[in-house]
Amino acid sequence: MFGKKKKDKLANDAVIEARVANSKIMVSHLKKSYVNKGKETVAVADASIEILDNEFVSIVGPSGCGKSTLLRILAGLDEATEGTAIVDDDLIDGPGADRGMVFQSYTLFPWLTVEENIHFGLKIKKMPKKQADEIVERYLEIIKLTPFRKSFPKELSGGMKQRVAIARALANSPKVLLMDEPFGALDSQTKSQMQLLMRQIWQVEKPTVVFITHDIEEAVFLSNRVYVMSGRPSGIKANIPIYLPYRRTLAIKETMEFLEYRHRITSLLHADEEDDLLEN
Ligand SMILES: Nc1ncnc2c1ncn2[C@@H]1O[C@H](COP(=O)(O)OP(=O)(O)OP(=O)(O)O)[C@@H](O)[C@H]1O
Repeated sequence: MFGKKKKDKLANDAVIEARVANSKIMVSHLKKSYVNKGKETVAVADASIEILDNEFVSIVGPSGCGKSTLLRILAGLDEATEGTAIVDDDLIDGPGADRGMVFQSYTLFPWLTVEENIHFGLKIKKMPKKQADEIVERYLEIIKLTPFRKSFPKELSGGMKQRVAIARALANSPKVLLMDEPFGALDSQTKSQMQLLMRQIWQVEKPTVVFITHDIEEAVFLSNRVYVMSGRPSGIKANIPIYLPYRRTLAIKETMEFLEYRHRITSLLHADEEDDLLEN
């Protein structure tokens, strides 16, 4: 393990490197291990990623390779064992309003209506009411839930709840949006609609997004770039830019280019699963 002085120097170097590279997010040689009853579990062995402003980047990988762990560290909900994670030139040292989160499980406040949920963060920030109302109005339109503004979460479908969760996160103008399998619990048709909506939101609002998913098709459809993580020892196995048209409709999923990307990423993941089987 590093001493404090060495750790501070590494952190300082990493901030300078992120600044020079002009990256929004820079994760360098991140390791995370958990120790329970003396037994160490390495959740992430060595991962480095770099994400530019306005990029939509997905992270895919075999189950248990540490995708959620990496995202939790970016959210400041967990601490790296080694290495550094930087957002906008700042070392991450806890949760912050600069990072919006959307999880797979629905995390709306059940006692607040749709519009109150979206309004919540703006109220905390003490934004003037008129300005906050305009933002809420705009996001209600973007997520197409204006008619449901007075509804409570329990009156909404899963897809609607996730639309509110996305609006609530984006209304705060976070520097980055961190999404952990946000559409994982939805049926396939709702999921496709959510993917289309998410891509449209990105085309207009251009948030910097880190998106965790098991679904390779979803990753290719949404992203500018896909990181593929490896199984044990877990780290980044491939960094694949997606050169598909900027404006995407669901029909793109049937094109040859799309299928080639899907096949390439699937092959990378399957190679990992085969290695695992041979080892066990
Ligand atoms: N709090 C914890 N204590 C001990 N081990 C943990 C903890 N959190 C995660 N792990 C372990 O770290 C590894 C990575 O977990 P993580 O949830 O990040 O993987 P993942 O790639 O997101 O998995 P999945 O795709 O199945 O959701 C797993 O082996 C998991 O059991």
